Amino acid sequence: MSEAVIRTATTSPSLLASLDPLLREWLPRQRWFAGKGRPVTGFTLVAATELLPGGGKLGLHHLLVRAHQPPALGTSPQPGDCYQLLIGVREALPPRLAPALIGHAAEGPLTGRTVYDALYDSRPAELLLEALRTRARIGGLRFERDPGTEIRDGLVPRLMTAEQSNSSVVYGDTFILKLLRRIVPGVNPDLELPLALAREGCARVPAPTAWIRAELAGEAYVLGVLQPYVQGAADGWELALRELAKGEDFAAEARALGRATAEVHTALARALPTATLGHAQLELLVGGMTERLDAAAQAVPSLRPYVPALHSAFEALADLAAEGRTWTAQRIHGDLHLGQCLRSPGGQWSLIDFEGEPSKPLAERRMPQPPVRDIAGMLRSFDYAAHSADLAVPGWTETCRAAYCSGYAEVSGVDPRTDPVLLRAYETDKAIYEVVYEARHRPDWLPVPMAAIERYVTSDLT
Ligand SMILES: Nc1ncnc2c1ncn2[C@@H]1O[C@H](COP(=O)(O)OP(=O)(O)O)[C@@H](O)[C@H]1O
Ligand SMILES: O=P(O)(O)O[C@H]1O[C@H](CO)[C@@H](O[C@H]2O[C@H](CO)[C@@H](O)[C@H](O)[C@H]2O)[C@H](O)[C@H]1O
Repeated sequence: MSEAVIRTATTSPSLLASLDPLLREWLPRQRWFAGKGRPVTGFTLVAATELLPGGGKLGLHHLLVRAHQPPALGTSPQPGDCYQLLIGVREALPPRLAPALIGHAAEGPLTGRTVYDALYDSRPAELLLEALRTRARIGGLRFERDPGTEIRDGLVPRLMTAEQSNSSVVYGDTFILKLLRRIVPGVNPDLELPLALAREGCARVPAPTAWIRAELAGEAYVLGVLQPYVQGAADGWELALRELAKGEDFAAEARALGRATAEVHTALARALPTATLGHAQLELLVGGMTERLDAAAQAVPSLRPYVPALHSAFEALADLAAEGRTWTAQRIHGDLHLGQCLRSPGGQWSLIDFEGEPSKPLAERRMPQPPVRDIAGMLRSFDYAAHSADLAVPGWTETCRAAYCSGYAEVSGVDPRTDPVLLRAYETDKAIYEVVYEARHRPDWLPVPMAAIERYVTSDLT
C-alpha cells in the first residue's frame, strides 16, 4: 500500500448529520458501549480524520464522538463518553461485511451510502498497521513505534469476535492491535504499564511494539496499542473450565499464575513509584469502597438486603488502620482475572489488558494501590469458574486459592492470606463491582457474584 493513501484531509463535520441517526441505534448495541440502559440523545464530533478519500466507493473516517445521554438516576449531568470509531462508507456492503453494518444513510452528505464498522474490513485494518509501520502522522493522529522493533509487510488482518471492552485486530498471528473504544484524555495504563514492564525486562507481559496517540485541543489520548500476538495461547478462563469439565483440579496452573502475578508486581514496584498507606489514605480507600457499595445498591436492587453486613468488611479494615497499621501501595494490573492471563503452548503465562476497570476514572486507575487488589481479582475468578462449570468439583476453588497464594508468596515473599481483613475487603469490593458489571452487561451471570456476596455476609474470614 502506498503511503500517499494515508495522507489526509479533515473529515467534514457535516458527516455527523448522516451518522447521528444511525449511531443512535447502533452504538448502544455494541458490547463496548459503556452507557448501557440510558438512551443516546445526540453526538458531538470531538475529532474527525479522513483516512481514505471519500469521493469514490470507499470512504474511511476515523472519528472520536461524544455520545450524549441523560444522567443515570441520582447522578449529576456528565459531558458524555467519547468513543473511537472507524467508519467505512460504501455504496453497498459485500455479504462478508454484513456483521459490520451500521446502517444506510438517509440524510446529510452520505445520503444513499452504506455506513459500516471498518474494523471488519481488511483494507482499513491494513492501513492502520501500515501507518504504525511507517510512523505516520495523519491529521491529529500519531502512529508511533518502538524504534527497536519491526513490523513486516503483508500481514493479513482479522477482527477478533470475542466479547471485549475494546476491539482487537490480529495481524497474521504475529501482532494484535487493540483499539480502545471509550477514550479518555491522559496517560493510559494499557500502554504505560506494559512499557514500564518491558523496560524492567519482565517477560510476563507482551511488550508494546507500536501505539496510536492523538493530540487534540491540548489533550493527549492513547487510542490503540500493538503488541506481539501469543500464538496458540489459551486463556486462563478456558483452561480452568476445561479442567473443571474433566473433574480435575487446577492447582499447578493456579500456582504458576500466582508466581506470574508476583513477578509482574515485583517489576512494577521497581519501575514506578510506591506509597505507604496510613490512616488518612485508608480512610479514603475505605470511603471509596463504601461509596461503590452504596452506588451499586442503588443500581442493583437485589444487593440492598446485604448492604449493612457488607459494610462491616470495610469497617474492619478501617479499624485496623485506626490502630496504626500501614500498607504498601504500588501500581498494579487493576482488573486481573483468568481471562487476562494467556498460557503459551510452551506453558508460559503472560498477563494482558492493563487498562484497569474501564468504568473507573483514569486518575484512580493510575494510583498506587495494595497489590492484594489484583490477588482478590484472581481469587474471585476461580470462584467464577467453579460456578460457571457444568460439573461441580468439591473444594476446587479452595485448592486454587491456596495454590495461587503459595505461588505468589514463593516469588514475592508475601503470602496474601496473612492479611485476611485486607483480602476480604478487596474481594468484597470486587464482587460488588461484578454485580454492577453483570447487571449492566450480562444479567444472566448476576447470580455468580451474588452467591459470593451471600457467602461473605454469612462466613467468617478464613
Ligand atoms: N498478546 C496477545 N496474544 C494473544 N492474544 C491476545 C493478546 N492480547 C490480547 N489477546 C486476546 O484478545 C482478547 C482481548 O484482549 P484484552 O486486552 O483483554 O481486550 P479488552 O480490553 O477489550 O477486554 C484477550 O482475551 C485475548 O484472547
Ligand atoms: O473486558 P475486561 O476483560 O476488561 O473485563 C470485564 O469483563 C469481564 C468479563 O468478560 C469481567 O470479569 C468477570 O467475568 C469473568 C468470566 O467471564 C471472571 O473470570 C472474572 O473474575 C469476573 O470479574 C470483568 O470484571 C470486567 O471488568
